[in-house]
Amino acid sequence: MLAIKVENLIKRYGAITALKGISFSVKPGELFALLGPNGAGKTTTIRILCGLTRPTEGKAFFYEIDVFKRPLQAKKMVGLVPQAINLDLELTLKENLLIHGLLFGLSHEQIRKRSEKLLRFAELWERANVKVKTLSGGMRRRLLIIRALLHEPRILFLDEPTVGLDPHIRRKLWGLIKSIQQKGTTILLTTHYIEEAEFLADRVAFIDAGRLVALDTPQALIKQLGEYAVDLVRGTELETRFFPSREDAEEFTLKLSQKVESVILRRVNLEDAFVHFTGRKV
Ligand SMILES: Nc1ncnc2c1ncn2[C@@H]1O[C@H](COP(=O)(O)OP(=O)(O)OP(=O)(O)O)[C@@H](O)[C@H]1O
Repeated sequence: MLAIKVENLIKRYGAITALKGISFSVKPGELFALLGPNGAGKTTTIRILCGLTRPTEGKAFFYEIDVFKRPLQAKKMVGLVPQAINLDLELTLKENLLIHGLLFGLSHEQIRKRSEKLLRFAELWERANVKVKTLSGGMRRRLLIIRALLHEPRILFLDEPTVGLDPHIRRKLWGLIKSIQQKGTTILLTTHYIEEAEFLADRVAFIDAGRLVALDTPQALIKQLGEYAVDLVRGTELETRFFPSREDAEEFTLKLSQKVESVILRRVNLEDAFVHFTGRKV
C-alpha cells in the first residue's frame, strides 16, 4: 500500500497553470522531496494535498483513502508545517500546542502528555512556558514541526522547512526531520536547497514550471550523468562535461588545449542533475 498516490494533478489560477499534470507516489516511511525553483508549483502541490485548495483536475490518495472525496478523514492523517511561521507569538509554547490539540479534538490529558514528549524531543522543554516571541528562528521552526506532529499524523508535509536559517541551524533541523522519519512517519518535503534534498531524501522529484521532469533516488539521478565532472572556464563561459569514471575525466583534461583558463575535476552532484533535467539552476 502506498502512503501517498497523486495522479495527474492540474491546478489553474485563471490564466496561470501552476500544475500541469503531476503524478507521483510515496511509500510508507519514505522521505520524498519535491525540489524546484520559486514558482515551480511545490507549495500548490502541498496545499492541494492538505485540503487548503481544490485541484482543477486529478486524484490523490493517502493509504488508499480518496483525499478529495473524503477530505475530513484525509486531513486527520496529515500534519502540515507551512512555509510561514504561523505560531501565536504572544502565547507560550505549551499554549500554542494546546490550541492545536483542541482543534484536532484531543483531550487535555493527551495534549499534556504529547506536548511534553514532543517538546523534549525537539529540545524545547526548558522553554515550554515562555512566550514564542522570545524564541530564535530555529526554535520557532522546531516548534512549528512538533505542533504538526501533536495529533500523530501518519504523513507529514514540510513546506521549505529550513528557508532563511543559517547552515548550522539548518543541519540541526535536518537531524530532527530524520529522526521523525525514523519513528515511522512518511514525509513529503519541498525545498529549493539542493543539499537539503541530497542529504534528507530517499527519493527526489525535480519540479519545474508545474511539471515533474525527473524522479528517482539522488544517487540514481546523479548516475544518469556519470561519476565525475570537469568544469571548464573559457573567457566568461563555463562548460561542464560528465564522465563515467575518474580515469576518463583525467584523460579528457590531459588532452585539453591551452585556451582553457581553468579546469576543475570533481564528483557529479545533484545540482548537475537538476540543471541537466530542467535546463536551469534551482
Ligand atoms: N492563489 C494564487 N493565485 C494565483 N496564482 C497563484 C496562487 N498561488 C500560486 N500561484 C502561482 O502558481 C505558481 C506556482 O506557485 P507555488 O507557490 O506553488 O510555487 P513554489 O514552487 O512553491 O514556489 P516558492 O518556492 O516560491 O514557494 C506560481 O506561478 C504562482 O505565482
